[in-house]
Amino acid sequence: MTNSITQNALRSLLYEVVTEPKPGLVDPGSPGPHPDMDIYTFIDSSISLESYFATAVKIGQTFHSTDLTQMFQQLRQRGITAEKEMFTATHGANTHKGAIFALGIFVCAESYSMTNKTELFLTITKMCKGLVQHDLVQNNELQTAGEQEFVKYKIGGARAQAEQGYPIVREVALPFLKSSTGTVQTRLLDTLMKIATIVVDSNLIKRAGNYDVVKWLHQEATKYLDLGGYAAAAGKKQLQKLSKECLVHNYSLGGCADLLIVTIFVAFERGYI
Ligand SMILES: CC(C)(COP(=O)(O)OP(=O)(O)OC[C@H]1O[C@@H](n2cnc3c(N)ncnc32)[C@H](O[C@H]2O[C@H](COP(=O)(O)OP(=O)(O)OP(=O)(O)O)[C@@H](O)[C@H]2O)[C@@H]1O)[C@@H](O)C(=O)NCCC(=O)NCCS
Ligand SMILES: Nc1ncnc2[nH]cnc12
Repeated sequence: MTNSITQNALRSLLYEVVTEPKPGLVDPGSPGPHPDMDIYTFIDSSISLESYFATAVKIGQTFHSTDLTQMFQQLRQRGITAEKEMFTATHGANTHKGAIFALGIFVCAESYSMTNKTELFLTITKMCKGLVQHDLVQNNELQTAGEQEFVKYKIGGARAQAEQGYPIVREVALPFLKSSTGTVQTRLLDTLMKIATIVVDSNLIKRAGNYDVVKWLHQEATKYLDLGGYAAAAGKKQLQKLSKECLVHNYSLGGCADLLIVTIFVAFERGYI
């Protein structure tokens, strides 16, 4: 029987990818700026990660040392294998590399917190303490987008969010989703765009080849919410315009998608949706 935390992790991946219409992202209606993927790639990718999330739950349940960075190291070893399992399932498409990292941390931390009666986000900060220093400051091989952007723009990307305990989720996205109303589709689209008003998405910066795109996204996403979000005709129109612009410029909001995924996960765990 699959553990309920594992089930909620898989549900959050599927709820995110089926939500449409999402700018710069894959959904049932369009692969967006991702010619190497479609909705079926994401379903295959999600299913391939079930075993990884089950292991993340087990690591959280059975970890007894005081230094939680060691729990993250255990998770990371299994996460590296999960990346390979994902790439096998997707025939080489990078669907969930960032989600393997972020959602894996949330699943492991949730399992540990439930076992030890600790606070979820505080647990995450203890797991990820020193991550930017370890991965980026002390690292000389600038291979990935995140590593290159750290040097070029002094941003920590996904690692910085994790080390800070995901303030975008804790302080903004989760309270927003909790208080949102309407259909699940509307609530999730508006939460995605709420995230897009503040995130520094390293995936978007990689696609754009500059940092200025971040301000553009923040402004466009703010405009969408000011126009009433997906429940309003004007909001829908703004979203269509944003989708078209992402397609024309090959902009991906992969980081926003991953933050939505972990927000949905915590919302499932707390009964907000
Ligand atoms: C820490 C890692 C995520 C390392 O990844 P990297 O060094 O690349 O660091 P970042 O660029 O900072 O982040 C990588 C992915 O994380 C998502 N992301 C981006 N910004 C944020 C943010 N501010 N907060 C949270 N998450 C963020 C995003 O992932 C999504 O986009 C990817 C799809 O991108 P796409 O451009 O379509 O596909 P590509 O193939 O990459 O390029 P194209 O050729 O198509 O243009 C997809 O991954 C989404 O999830 C960023 O891309 C972590 O992976 C890590 O530590 N890796 C080392 C090995 C390891 O330890 N793995 C196990 C970790 S448990
Ligand atoms: N729907 C999506 N499209 C593209 N990249 C993603 N990463 C996570 N979810 C995604």
